[in-house]
Amino acid sequence: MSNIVLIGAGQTGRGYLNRFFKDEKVTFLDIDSELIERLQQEKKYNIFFGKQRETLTLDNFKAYTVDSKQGLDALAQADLVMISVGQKNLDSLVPLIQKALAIRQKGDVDILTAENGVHTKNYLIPLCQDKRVHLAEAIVFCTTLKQENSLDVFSEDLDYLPYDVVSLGHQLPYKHTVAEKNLSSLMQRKIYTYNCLSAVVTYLGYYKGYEEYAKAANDPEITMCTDNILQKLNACICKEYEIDVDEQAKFSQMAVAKFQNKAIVDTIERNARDVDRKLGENERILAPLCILKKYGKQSDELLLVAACAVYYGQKTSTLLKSFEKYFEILPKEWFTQIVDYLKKLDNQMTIIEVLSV
Ligand SMILES: NC(=O)c1ccc[n+]([C@@H]2O[C@H](COP(=O)([O-])OP(=O)(O)OC[C@H]3O[C@@H](n4cnc5c(N)ncnc54)[C@H](O)[C@@H]3O)[C@@H](O)[C@H]2O)c1
Ligand SMILES: O=P(O)(O)OC[C@@H](O)[C@@H](O)[C@H](O)[C@H](O)CO
Repeated sequence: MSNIVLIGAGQTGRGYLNRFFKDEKVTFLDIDSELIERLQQEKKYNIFFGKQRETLTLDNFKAYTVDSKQGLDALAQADLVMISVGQKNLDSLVPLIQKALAIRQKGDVDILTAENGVHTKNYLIPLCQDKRVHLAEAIVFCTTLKQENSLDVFSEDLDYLPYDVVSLGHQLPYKHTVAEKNLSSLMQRKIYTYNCLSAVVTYLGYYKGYEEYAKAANDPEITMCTDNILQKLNACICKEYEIDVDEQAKFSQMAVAKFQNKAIVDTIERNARDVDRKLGENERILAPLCILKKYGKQSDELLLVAACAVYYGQKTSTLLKSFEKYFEILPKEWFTQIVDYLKKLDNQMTIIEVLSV
């Protein structure tokens, strides 16, 4: 049995990662003391409980707050640490893990991030000063959703955990973990396809007043936008990542089907969180725009998504800088178009009207 430490006992940590380690000794560490107390008291929780898959009860864990003595000891004893706390929280974990390494009396330890983001392991690079550390990234395709006032987590029926075997330096022994030789390319393709589509549904959906994600994903104006974006973007992604056309079409279709699936009761709010991060240069809106530009294409619909993301950020006061700063890497005329769209959004024009004028 391995000692597994999962940092982040949220939707992904609890509802996704733990399924791969159900026969191992798992310790959850989280900053949320109420969540930890509840995990300690209830000692188990369920995942799935949809029609698609039988409920899985997980009771294989201990749980401690991330700054506790027990947490530090668990980290010092870990064979594998998986981290899913949100990209923006990664660097805050460096001192804690370094402290655990300082008291560690064992050999090598694998540390994997399981976050949405390109090059997320870079936030943890200082850990590699300790030669026992093998640092790599894993990709989370599975949607997991917390349930009101419960430890249970709804999950898609998907057991697939690709990880960067090259950075890690060896294969993981756990079932359904998949050694990926070109993880960076797969991660980019995932963020620029799955999460790009998610941004289309989310920010256009927010503008149209939706709260339920699947309803927005089935809205005719929004599906028209996703279709038009994919038509151009898929071709450019195939060139950029040297991917077969059919493979990319299948990949994007899986994302569309998942997002339109009404059995997955996701929210616009969950998908819209951290708009400042999502407007980043390596993220789901700007990076696809830059890939389109590189291959001589342009997408009015994706520029509108950028405008809607700003609209969301302004309405929720969650932009962390003035909006023009986000778009400095785009051609001037594209930025002008975004500004023009924003004015039209402020005038409450429909998506069709905004795009047709
Ligand atoms: N939920 C999904 O469907 C899904 C799918 C794919 C990828 N992801 C990615 O997984 C990551 C986690 O997302 P999530 O949905 O599980 O979020 P979440 O908010 O449900 O869980 C994150 C957990 O991390 C904890 N945390 C935050 N900072 C911490 C710290 N410094 N130390 C310890 N714990 C800390 C929070 O208290 C929370 O319990 C994100 O990068 C997200 O993009 C999520
Ligand atoms: O988790 P975020 O905030 O990076 O993005 C929200 C959604 O796009 C994301 O969670 C997807 O649902 C997930 O990546 C599955 O494809």
